[in-house]
Amino acid sequence: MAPRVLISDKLSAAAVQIFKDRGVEVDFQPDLGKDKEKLAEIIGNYDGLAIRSATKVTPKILEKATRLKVIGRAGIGVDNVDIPAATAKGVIVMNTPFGNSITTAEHAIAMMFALARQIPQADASTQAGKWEKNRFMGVELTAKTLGIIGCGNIGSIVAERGVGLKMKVIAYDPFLSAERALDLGVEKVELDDLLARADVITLHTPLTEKTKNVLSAENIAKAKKGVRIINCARGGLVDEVALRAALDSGHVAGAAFDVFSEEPAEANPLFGHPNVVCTPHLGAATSEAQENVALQVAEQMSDYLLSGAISNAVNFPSITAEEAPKLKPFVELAEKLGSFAGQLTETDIKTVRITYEGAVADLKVKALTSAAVAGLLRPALADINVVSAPSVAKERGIVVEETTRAATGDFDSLITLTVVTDTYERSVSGTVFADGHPRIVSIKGIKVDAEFAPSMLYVTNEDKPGFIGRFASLLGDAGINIATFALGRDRQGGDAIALIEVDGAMPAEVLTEVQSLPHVKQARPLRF
Ligand SMILES: NC(=O)C1=CN([C@@H]2O[C@H](COP(=O)(O)OP(=O)(O)OC[C@H]3O[C@@H](n4cnc5c(N)ncnc54)[C@H](O)[C@@H]3O)[C@@H](O)[C@H]2O)C=CC1
Ligand SMILES: O=C(O)C(=O)COP(=O)(O)O
Repeated sequence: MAPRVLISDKLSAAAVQIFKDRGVEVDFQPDLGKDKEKLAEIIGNYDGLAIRSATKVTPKILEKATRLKVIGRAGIGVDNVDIPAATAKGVIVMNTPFGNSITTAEHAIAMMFALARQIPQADASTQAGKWEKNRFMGVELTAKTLGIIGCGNIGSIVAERGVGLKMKVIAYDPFLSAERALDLGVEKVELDDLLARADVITLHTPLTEKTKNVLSAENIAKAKKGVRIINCARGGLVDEVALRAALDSGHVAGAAFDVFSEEPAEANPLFGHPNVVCTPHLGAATSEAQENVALQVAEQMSDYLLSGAISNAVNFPSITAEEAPKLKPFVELAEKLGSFAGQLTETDIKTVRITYEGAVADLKVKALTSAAVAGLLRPALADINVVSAPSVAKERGIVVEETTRAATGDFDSLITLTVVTDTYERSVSGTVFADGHPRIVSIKGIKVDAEFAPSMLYVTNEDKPGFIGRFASLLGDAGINIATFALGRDRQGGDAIALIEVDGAMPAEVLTEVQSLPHVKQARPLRF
């Protein structure tokens, strides 16, 4: 069945076409994002949800999203998506980190000129027939100091434009390297320094717990008198009430806002002030940017839904279209090794140790570790998946250790998963043969060679003559067909294990009989 995607915001029609071309069913409902109830009602029918900023993906929506695998943000900011809730639900959240950055930077520059020359106010006055040539005295930007808070993709483009305008550009960004600052022609400063020196401040950080209210009443008070403030990043970065007071007192000379703490902004403390310029979240609104982000998000979502390739996910490592098919059999192996250990583990797991040896160590092992942990915990949590597994493990206090190393033994690639509980440590190793099928090659250090099958039996026994015969006749008498039989032992007469594939399920009473055969220590059914 073709995957189904819902577009609940105003994405360019280019996205619809891409989905159709890729064989993904698409439902284009550009105004749905505003209607939470309706969205909650129908979200259960879709594998993908493509959005902009109008759709809020809350835990309530996610609760109803029983089929959802991916949320694609045609744009940059993902603060309208509850990422921890999406992750816990196993839903990939991806964005398009560059498609609208030039456009947004240009909007910030346009806002800077609008403020410096009061263009919107002068336009309204001129068109009202007033010809107020003396009212609109502006300021020249050349040689003024532009203070950038957040010098990432968009902030850097603004910085380059600022340098081009012959401004002195300073930036506050804890993650900006000295080399990058030098490349951009920007002076890296601390926030207080920026506040004290900037004639124009422009914000370009995401909205996070750390950046929320970065321009608080206190910080606005520290800013240079006559400063102009631009926010084309996110509402919530600036205390709008404090800014209004600072505009009223004349401490701040002007403010240009594209984003507001509540959107759509029908009322806002900044509205109505003569030195304020506002636009309705238009930062990304050019045909070029909208085409870019729509195409990209549709491609990325289709790739994921159709081939498992992951790009620009904010809650999972990237997997290229080239890597995805190489990774696939190892994902299956890791998940099955996890499942094997999970089905045999009764007590609380403290640590999971996963070692990748040989060629597999060069793949995206993070994804494999997630798959192993998902398999391990699935016996207890049916709807866990590779996306949610790391956060679920963390929540449960399970330590996940990952090691990669060169091949040491007989296999090109080997994955070993060790589960540590309060009372024991159990390891299982597996590989993928040339046929692409995963196999178990060792259990607790004992060599075996078995494929994973839908219905299996795991038996540990003392290595004594007669076990195989008695076991085979017991199953034969019960009408259970043995499909494959893999044996291993640590030494002659020592500990032995058997992995048996049977046709159909293993009835409980037969299992009890197996358990009571002489020399049998443990018999457990396994399903893969
Ligand atoms: N108005 C609009 O339509 C648009 C708004 N945006 C907003 O712009 C934001 C920035 O976008 P990009 O530049 O692409 O993101 P980015 O991730 O490339 O850059 C963000 C920068 O902020 C810095 N940062 C993080 N925490 C900080 C802190 N506490 N103090 C100072 N700097 C901090 C980071 O180090 C990074 O360099 C987006 O998150 C989005 O909210 C993006 C596109 C359109
Ligand atoms: O990309 C972003 O972060 C934006 O804020 C753009 O928002 P929009 O897609 O125009 O609703």
